[in-house]
Amino acid sequence: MFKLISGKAIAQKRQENLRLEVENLNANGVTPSLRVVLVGNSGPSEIYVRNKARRAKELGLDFNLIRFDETVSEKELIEFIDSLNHDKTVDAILVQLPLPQHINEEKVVQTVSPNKDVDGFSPINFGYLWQNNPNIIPSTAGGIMTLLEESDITTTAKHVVIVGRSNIVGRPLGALMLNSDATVTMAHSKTKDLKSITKQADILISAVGKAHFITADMVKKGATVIDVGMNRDENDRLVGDVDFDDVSSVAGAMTPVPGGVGPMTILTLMEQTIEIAKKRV
Ligand SMILES: Nc1nc2c(c(=O)[nH]1)N[C@@H](CN(C=O)c1ccc(C(=O)N[C@@H](CCC(=O)O)C(=O)O)cc1)CN2
Repeated sequence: MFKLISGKAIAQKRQENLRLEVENLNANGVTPSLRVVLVGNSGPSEIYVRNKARRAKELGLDFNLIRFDETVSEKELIEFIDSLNHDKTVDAILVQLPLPQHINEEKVVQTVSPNKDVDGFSPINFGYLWQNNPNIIPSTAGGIMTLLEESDITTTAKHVVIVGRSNIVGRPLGALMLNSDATVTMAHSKTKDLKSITKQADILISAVGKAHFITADMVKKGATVIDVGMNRDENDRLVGDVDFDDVSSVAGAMTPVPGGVGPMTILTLMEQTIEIAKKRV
């Protein structure tokens, strides 16, 4: 039987528990605080940041969006992030990606203090994750693990195929899956005969950024398919990487876009902000 995995519903359910955790922290004089740094005004980033702000406000977090013009220098941005690192009222810092071309993303990400790096992108937190000793983990990857857990889809001994090797999704998800006893294959743009690999997946995850990229002939019957893509199709509709109508005829379970991985990314970000703030109690 086919199962639609609703990230929206799972995030909603878990949010209630988070609200109680925030109340508990408030009773101890702590309000978790999150600072999001946004450079420029790209349409998608504006939407993602707005969604983050809405969730944070619903939970009663101390949320602040700090905007910089597209032309900000790398030096100015780094100095500002460093000031947040030293600000005792700030628990968590997130720099919305991507950044404009003239700014070295790696340098900026490395500036965020590992203790406040709510995205889990700093080399220290990445290292902990790959040593199977995770501290703060990247939100999309963490959100996917929660989605599977909440849907009673186990990973032990499963063949997980991840298409896409970005630092934001593919690589950290590879580590999390390995840490949870899956057999992991990482596929990417240079992979040969992708279809023969994706067809072996018990759990197939696509984080490629191309509409209609995964079709039914690439999926094993009954497989779980997780769609991380956020693309616009020819009619300017928001779609994932997976051709939903086609693939739902063979998959056992699937996430939709919108309403799948996206809301879980935001929920995980809130969960981790709260976890960091707990260290102040
Ligand atoms: N610093 C970071 N930058 C980026 C990350 C990240 O984890 N940290 N990930 C992506 C974008 N992303 C998070 O910021 C993100 C993507 C999608 C959604 C979301 O809510 N999607 C909705 C649909 C939204 C829409 O209408 O377009 C859904 O899927 O239902 C939230 C966050 C890149 N940058």
